[in-house]
Amino acid sequence: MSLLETRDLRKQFGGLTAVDDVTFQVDRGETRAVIGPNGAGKSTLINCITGMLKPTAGSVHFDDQDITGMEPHVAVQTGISKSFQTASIFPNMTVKENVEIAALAAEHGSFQLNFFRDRGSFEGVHRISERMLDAVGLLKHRDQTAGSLPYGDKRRLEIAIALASEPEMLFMDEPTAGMSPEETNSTVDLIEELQDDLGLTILIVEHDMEIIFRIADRILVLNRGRVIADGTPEEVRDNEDVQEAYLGGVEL
Ligand SMILES: Nc1ncnc2c1ncn2[C@@H]1O[C@H](COP(=O)(O)OP(=O)(O)OP(=O)(O)O)[C@@H](O)[C@H]1O
Repeated sequence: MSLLETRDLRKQFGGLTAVDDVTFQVDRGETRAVIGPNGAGKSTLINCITGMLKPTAGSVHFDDQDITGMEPHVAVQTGISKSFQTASIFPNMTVKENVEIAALAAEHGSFQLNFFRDRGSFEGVHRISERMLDAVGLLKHRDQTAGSLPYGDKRRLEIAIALASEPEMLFMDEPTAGMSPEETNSTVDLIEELQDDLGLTILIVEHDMEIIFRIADRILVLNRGRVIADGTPEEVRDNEDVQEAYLGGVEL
C-alpha cells in the first residue's frame, strides 16, 4: 500500500514540459530515491508534490487523500508538509532546545487533529527530543549551542528537527551536499539506522550515485521530465537508457 503516489503528473512552463506524465509510488517503510541529470525535473516534481507549484495535469495522493494542488498550509493536515518543511536551526539555542521547539510546534499544529491523543505534556516533548537526538548521534552534544556545531552535525541536527515532528515520511534533499567524506559516511550510516530503527519512509533526492545505490530500495530516474527507469538499484544500474542519460554510455 503506497503512502505517496503521483498519477500522470505534469508541469509545463510555457512550452517546456518540466515534468512529463510522471507516475510513481512511495511505499510505507521504503527508501525511495529520485535521480536524474541537471534539469531532469526533480525539483519541479517535488514542488508539485508539496504544493509549492500547481501541476498542469495529473494528481498527487498522500495517505489515500487527493492532495493535488493543495496549498501547503492545507496539506499540513494530511501530514505531508511536515516532511517537507525546511528545518531551521536557532544558532543561539542549545541542540536540545532546537529539537524540543520542533516537537512542540508539531504538537501544536496537530492538536486539532489529534484531539484525543495524549502528547500534550512537556514530558512527551522531552522524550521525543531525546530519542531523536540519540537517533542522529547528537545526544552527548545536547547542551551545546547549535551554532557551535561543525557543519556535518548541523545537518544531522536538521534531520533530528525534521524527525521531532514525527512525519509520516521524511524528505531529504541532497542530505550530504557540502559534507566532507567522513561526514558523508556518517550521514549515510545514520540514514541506514533510521531505516532499521524507526522504519521510516524516506523520499530522497541525491546526486551522489554511490549513496543512492547503497541506501535506496527503489530508484526513479528522470530525464527531461520523463521517467526513463524505475526499479531496484540493480535494475537501474543495468538500464541502458540510464547509462546513456547520465554518463553518455559509460557504465555506472
Ligand atoms: N519556474 C520555472 N520557470 C520556467 N522553467 C523552469 C522553472 N523551474 C524549472 N524550470 C525548468 O524546468 C526544467 C526542470 O528543472 P528542475 O529544476 O525541476 O530540474 P532538476 O532535475 O531539479 O535539476 P537540478 O539537478 O539541476 O536541480 C529545467 O529545464 C528548468 O529550466
